[in-house]
Amino acid sequence: MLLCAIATRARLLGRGKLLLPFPRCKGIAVNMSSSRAAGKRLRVLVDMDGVLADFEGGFLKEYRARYPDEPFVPLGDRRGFWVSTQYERLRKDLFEKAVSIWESKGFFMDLEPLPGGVEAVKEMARMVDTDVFICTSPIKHYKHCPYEKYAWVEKHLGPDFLDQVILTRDKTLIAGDLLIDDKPDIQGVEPTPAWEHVLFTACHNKHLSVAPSQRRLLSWSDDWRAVLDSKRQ
Ligand SMILES: Cc1cn([C@H]2C[C@H](O)[C@@H](COP(=O)(O)O)O2)c(=O)[nH]c1=O
Ligand SMILES: [Mg+2]
Repeated sequence: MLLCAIATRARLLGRGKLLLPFPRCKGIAVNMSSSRAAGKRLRVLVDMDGVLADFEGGFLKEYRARYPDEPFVPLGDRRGFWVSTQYERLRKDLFEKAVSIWESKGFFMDLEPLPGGVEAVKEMARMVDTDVFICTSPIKHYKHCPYEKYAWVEKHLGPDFLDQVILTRDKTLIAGDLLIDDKPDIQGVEPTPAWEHVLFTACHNKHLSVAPSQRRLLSWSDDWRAVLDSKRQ
């Protein structure tokens, strides 16, 4: 109620900021960027590994360079989200070898952008009434990964985009209208996340049949604009 009263009396400033008109609150900006507060803004959460950054391709290239004599899984034979699990099935000790690749310095930083992803996210960010966030899970071996994820965003999307980065190991806690993500089952402590999960097609999930209610984005050449428009009020 109080917030409503404040919101009605406040003057809207630019992108979701309210400047309180009360003399004692002069100059205090309140962040009202949530779609609920702003009424009609669309909030899109975009995953990084497997959606913007080529985790699978980067992994295979590094793995083959480091372990040229070991068996490997061609991208066409990838099944299941976890690379480490599939390598472990190939031979038990390959689990650790796989993990050693993404725990290495430079792995996340050097991932190539997936075709069209960076351009799509930049375009989304320019759309009216649209907020876009990069929502990505860091590995628990935190020495390089969190830093490099920020550095990747700065390099490919620009320094202003650093404000849009959300690092979380539980995406169910993040509120948004859409989550574009290549992981088929996104679970966490929140049983009913706010977002609709749009499954981004990747080598490991392309064979899966999804529930009729679940939507797929086949690539960034697919009609992502229509998916966003379908969520606008
Ligand atoms: C395939 C695979 C991935 N990981 C890690 C690497 C990333 O930090 C996350 C995935 O993040 P996303 O936000 O869901 O894209 O998981 C891993 O630890 N083991 C694996 O096999
Ligand atoms: Mg992913």
